[in-house]
Amino acid sequence: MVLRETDLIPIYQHLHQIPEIGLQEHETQAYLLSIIGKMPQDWLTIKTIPTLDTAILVKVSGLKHDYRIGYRTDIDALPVTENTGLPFASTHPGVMHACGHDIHMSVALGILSYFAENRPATDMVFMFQPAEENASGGQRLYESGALTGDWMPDEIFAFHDNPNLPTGAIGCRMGTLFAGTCEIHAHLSGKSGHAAYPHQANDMVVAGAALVSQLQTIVARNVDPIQSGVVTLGHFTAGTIGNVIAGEAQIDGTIRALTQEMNMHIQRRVRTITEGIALAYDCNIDLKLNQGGYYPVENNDAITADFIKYMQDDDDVNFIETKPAMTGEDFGYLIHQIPGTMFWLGVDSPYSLHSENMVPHTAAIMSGVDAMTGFLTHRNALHK
Ligand SMILES: CC(=O)N[C@@H](CCC[C@H](N)C(=O)O)C(=O)O
Repeated sequence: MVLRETDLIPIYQHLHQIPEIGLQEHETQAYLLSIIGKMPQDWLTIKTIPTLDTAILVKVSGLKHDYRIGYRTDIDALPVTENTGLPFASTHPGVMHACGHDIHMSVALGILSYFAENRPATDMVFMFQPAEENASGGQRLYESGALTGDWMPDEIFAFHDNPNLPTGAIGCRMGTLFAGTCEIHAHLSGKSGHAAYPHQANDMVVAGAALVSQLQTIVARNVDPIQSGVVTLGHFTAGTIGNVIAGEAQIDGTIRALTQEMNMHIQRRVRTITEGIALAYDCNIDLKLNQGGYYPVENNDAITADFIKYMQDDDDVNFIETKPAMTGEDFGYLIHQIPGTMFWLGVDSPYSLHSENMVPHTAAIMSGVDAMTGFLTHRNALHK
């Protein structure tokens, strides 16, 4: 049975209720397998990966086997406590599909169910990929070796939901769609002591505050204003109580840049400034910069031109040309290995991605399924 709105909305609601952090998506995987298992299996092959044990790959054997089209969805959620008040809110305390990967999975199931009933002209590989948010799932999937041989796509597609676009709209652009990211983790160690004797201690609140301030000069002073970059430090903890000088601090953040060169440039400045602060404040700073394959998502020219033309020509699609975004995606790793296109699907929410209030409009699910079923059929036909 091809999954349509009356099937996909309850599936979406169930997935929304069982969000799991990256690499722990066991309940999600079991549920996805139960849905995929009910599709006709005549030309489907399902594969799991021992070294990435929450992932699922599904190959759709087409009428011909000399070309393979890849379609990827991410399946993980975020450590966010849901505050939507939805009747189908998260049942997993402190975890929420606040980035809409439940929408991504529902659309992927809808598309897969279509091709399970309607044999495509060429082979297809559907990837249900863990750990987009925090643990380099795209890179792990590629490096697991599971995509080698007749599982390796020749081209690849994925989307991310977008609260700023009208429900069901498809957004895309030539070139870079998403920034490359790099996580910053800095642990500062000095000497704790009594608040009344600062000269006998080495205060990590002060050193940490200086580090935060100095890192914030990078974009203002070291990034070509014609280009762009972001340094956000979203986490800073230090100390325990007001009258004890803190001997430890932890600062975590993220770098964003639209080119890998700029990302590397900002990483170098973070390193140099951190070394300077350690020297100036006579402390130890253990700095870890972790890019983890979150490269800029650079859309392939030929495939993306075809994607945009198809969507513009389809009267049922509201196509919007979008600007590059500073959000990151581990699809950046996959698209560096396999040419393809990433795009946005509008879900029109007043709350941003990662907000505890984010509620995507579920009408977007069928818009995504229909647009991509049509487009993938078109791409298949180019290779028959
Ligand atoms: C779509 C989205 O929100 N993706 C995440 C990717 C995070 C990458 C990495 N963990 C980092 O924080 O740099 C995003 O925050 O953009």
